[in-house]
Amino acid sequence: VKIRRSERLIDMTYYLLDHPHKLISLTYFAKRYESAKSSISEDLAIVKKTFQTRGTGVLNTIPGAAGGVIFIPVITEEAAKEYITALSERLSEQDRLLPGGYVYLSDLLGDPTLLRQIGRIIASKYIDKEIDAVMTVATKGVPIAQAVSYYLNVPFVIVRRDSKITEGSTVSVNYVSGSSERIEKMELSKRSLKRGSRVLVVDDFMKGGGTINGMQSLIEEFEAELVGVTVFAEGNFKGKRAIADYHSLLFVESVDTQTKTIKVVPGNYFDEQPKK
Ligand SMILES: O=P(O)(O)OC[C@H]1C[C@H](OP(=O)(O)OP(=O)(O)O)[C@H](O)[C@@H]1O
Repeated sequence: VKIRRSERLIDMTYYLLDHPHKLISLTYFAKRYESAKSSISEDLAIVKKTFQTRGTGVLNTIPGAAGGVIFIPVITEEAAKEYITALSERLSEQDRLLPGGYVYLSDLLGDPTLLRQIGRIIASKYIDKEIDAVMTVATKGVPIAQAVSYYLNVPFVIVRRDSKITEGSTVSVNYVSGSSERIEKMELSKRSLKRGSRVLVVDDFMKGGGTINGMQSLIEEFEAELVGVTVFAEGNFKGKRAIADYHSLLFVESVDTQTKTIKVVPGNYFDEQPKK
């Protein structure tokens, strides 16, 4: 029985959303819906246009016999700005301030809707950068790395601060953590990263930048390439950070230990050049 266009469009859209960054041939869809390629092309033109108008993402068409379509989930700049502004207001609540200028984020990092949005917003900045892997450090960076890796459709690797037999042989580096100038170690399983991999580093929070710096050193040890750094939130660190360019979605502009309140504003995500 011939499948009607309305049904094809619904199922096709679901399939595309569920397979981001995957090349899907017209033949595949023609077989799936027992329809002519010309009908499928018309269907895809409708989906492409609607995705564009609604800001769902980009549907790239690859011409030729080995061609097809690839769905790239991107969020528009204004939608991202709107979301991050709302989030900065939500974060400027009382009682998120922790000793040492850290901020309690775990409730946000456990919120699946927020993680999907954050993953999409961060991934949107790197869709043309050919990322091979997303890197973060255990523990709170992991949900962010997983969300970003989903939208970029690349693996994520977890750097650890402790040695575990289950990681096999590892590469480790020492780094200076936080303003207390403490020397810490972080390591990554040798199997995790191939030489020459292009790596995107993400984390939940950046204060002194020592942790990010440690991951930069690890990437060098693997002879891989650091493509970018994005943190969910950055603290207002007075000292000099030892790291290169980075993006932050949120910036903890000020903390008031008396009233235990914090002022959170959008980070430099929208600035053209990442903040030095
Ligand atoms: O910029 P820095 O001064 O290096 O601090 C940022 C670190 C500290 C904190 O991790 P922890 O809360 O210590 O560890 P976990 O993520 O395992 O909770 C945060 O997740 C970043 O990784």
